[in-house]
Amino acid sequence: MIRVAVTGAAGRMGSGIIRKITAQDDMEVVAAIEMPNTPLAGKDAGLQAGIDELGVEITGSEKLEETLNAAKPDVLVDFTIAHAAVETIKTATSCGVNIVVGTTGFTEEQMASNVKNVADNNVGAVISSNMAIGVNVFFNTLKKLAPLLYDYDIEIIEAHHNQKKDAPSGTAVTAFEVIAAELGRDTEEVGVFGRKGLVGKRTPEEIGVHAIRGGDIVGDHTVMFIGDGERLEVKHQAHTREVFIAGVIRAIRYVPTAEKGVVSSMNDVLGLE
Ligand SMILES: NC(=O)C1=CN([C@@H]2O[C@H](COP(=O)(O)OP(=O)(O)OC[C@H]3O[C@@H](n4cnc5c(N)ncnc54)[C@H](OP(=O)(O)O)[C@@H]3O)[C@@H](O)[C@H]2O)C=CC1
Ligand SMILES: O=C(O)C1=N[C@H](C(=O)O)C[C@H](O)C1
Repeated sequence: MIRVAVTGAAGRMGSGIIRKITAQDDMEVVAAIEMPNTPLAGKDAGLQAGIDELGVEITGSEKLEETLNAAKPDVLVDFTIAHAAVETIKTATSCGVNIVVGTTGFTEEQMASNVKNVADNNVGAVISSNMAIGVNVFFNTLKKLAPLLYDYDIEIIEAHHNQKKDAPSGTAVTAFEVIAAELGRDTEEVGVFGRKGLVGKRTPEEIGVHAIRGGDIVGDHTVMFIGDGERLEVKHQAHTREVFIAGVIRAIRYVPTAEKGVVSSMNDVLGLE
């Protein structure tokens, strides 16, 4: 059995992940962690997720190290918020626990700290802005299209539900980074995150990134390659969070056997490319 700890256990993703793990034969939830000093402390993680009692009490993340040492998970899964995830990754890796992280919104410095903690503690890790199979095929498609349409204007548009805290989405940022890397463009120079006012003519090199928020949109991402007289749009739409959760389950199975000390991608997990 793969023993799994889940941080953000009461969140949209965390609770769905707990439900899905519980339905698998080869893994079990052994710890469920929420906000520091959470009022949910002591509540059963299964009941909180809307399923049968699991016999696993929710704990606050102020007790993360103690919880991990007692529960001895093989893998910690984190879907929370960037600043909290950085601390969680530091603690989990120092306890020798492999990690699967879907949290988005990391700064470059925060991601560098995550990578260093994985390397210093020699654990397995999967960190990905989007765990859906379709989105990882979408990233690979962008890699192939960008060099073919290098002189088209490129704009990225994402749309998400009105509860999302970070913008642009992690997936839009990954799409931007993938395209910029393929075209040899410096991300610091070519990213235009929204436009307002007298911004001047569009430069050929810039890549626009735009965020829409509303209602219950699960997650839409469109990349537009716009030429004179035509445009090509590549679009992924998630209809349900189950597509992300299915990827998380595959990452949980993969990470105990992943190369230690490096961050693996969903391409590694899914055997894509
Ligand atoms: N990679 C992927 O495929 C996907 C990534 N995501 C990303 O996952 C993250 C979470 O999304 P979502 O589930 O919708 O968000 P939610 O807000 O529903 O869930 C986050 C949960 O984490 C809790 N939390 C906050 N801080 C801590 C902490 N220090 N320790 C433990 N728990 C904490 C929150 O508590 P409280 O509500 O009290 O603040 C909340 O219950 C986002 O960054 C999102 O972009 C989402 C979907 C797919
Ligand atoms: O917050 C979300 O909901 C999602 N976040 C991820 C992101 O920021 O890219 C992935 C997915 O689009 C849903």
